[in-house]
Amino acid sequence: MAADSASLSPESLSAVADSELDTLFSSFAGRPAVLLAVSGGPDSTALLHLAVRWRARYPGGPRLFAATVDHGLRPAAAEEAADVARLAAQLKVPHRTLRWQGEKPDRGLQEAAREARYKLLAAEARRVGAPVLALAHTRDDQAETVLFRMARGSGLAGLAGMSAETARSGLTLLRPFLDLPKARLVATLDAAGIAYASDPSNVDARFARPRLRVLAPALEREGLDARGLARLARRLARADSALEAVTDRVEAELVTVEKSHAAIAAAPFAALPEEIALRLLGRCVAAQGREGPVELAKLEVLLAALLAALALPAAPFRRTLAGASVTVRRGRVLVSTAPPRRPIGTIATNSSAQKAPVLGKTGPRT
Ligand SMILES: Nc1ncnc2c1ncn2[C@@H]1O[C@H](COP(=O)(O)OP(=O)(O)OP(=O)(O)O)[C@@H](O)[C@H]1O
Repeated sequence: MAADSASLSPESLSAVADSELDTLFSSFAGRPAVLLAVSGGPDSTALLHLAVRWRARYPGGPRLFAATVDHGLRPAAAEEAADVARLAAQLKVPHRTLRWQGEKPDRGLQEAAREARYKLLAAEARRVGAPVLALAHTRDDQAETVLFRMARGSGLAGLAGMSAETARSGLTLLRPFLDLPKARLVATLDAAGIAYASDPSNVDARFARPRLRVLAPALEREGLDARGLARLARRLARADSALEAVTDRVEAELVTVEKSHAAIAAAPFAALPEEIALRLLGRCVAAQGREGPVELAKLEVLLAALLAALALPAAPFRRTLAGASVTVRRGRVLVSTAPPRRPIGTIATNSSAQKAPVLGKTGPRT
């Protein structure tokens, strides 16, 4: 959230002290190399500055690299990337500017830019031999993510927000500032006399996140502040991981994966707490359907229909969802790959279903 909407408590205004660095960067320790994603905005400029300050205390610490993505969407972006390059050179951190060359869609531009940015950064991490990519999301970003997902009707996994550490296609994403207010990063840069850019898309009312950001001061006055929302995310993340662990066990007990399908023992499945049954069914549908994340609301409808059918003796049942077919046969729920829905020659689009709320291990949290 923008600095002007952040809380004005003394905690949120103080610069980050050296004594805080070990805790902040504990996830960097023991890594051979870290690529810092630096846009040139305040948060990631502070990531560069503070990571270097932390690293200076540990001669054998990870090698630091930095990269900036120029999406080619704003004329000022090239100059901002050059500013980051200059700062990185001063700090003796090898830096590269990566350019998004691909097609720029009219719709879903932010999403496409984010996807392209991640791919470019992941490739750069591989190039420099860094198994870790560090992002500068703050507590304010976490709060905004929770609000954004609430508005989209996300389930528990989505409301748990971003993780401080995520594994993604062979790369570890670290977010060392997830508990830190943005205003403290701004105060840190001001205290160190380091300039930073401000991104106009952060206030562009065409995008949902900036619109939510405008609401932040009013929500804060009602007690719905970044600290509280981030705390909620942490608590929900804890509950979500407990539920995932229980689902792991139940899956091991009730699911058999056979050549053409996954089979779930129907009677114990029907007796499960609904949330666990939902997660288990979601995992089977995602694994057999292979269409990516399963939309939570559709999964809920499927589960309700399935439980209703299981309550009746020998009721026929066949439904499809996300490329998986679900049937009931001889006391087992069978989940298999559904025959293709579209006639040959039809091009599958990246449908909105993929952007709707999804559940736990069935795909990325939204
Ligand atoms: N142009 C860029 N070049 C390098 N890193 C970037 C760039 N833009 C964003 N980042 C990195 O990603 C972090 C999050 O940025 P921001 O909040 O603007 O993106 P977002 O699209 O909202 O993020 P997310 O992809 O997690 O939703 C930044 O703190 C920074 O570390």
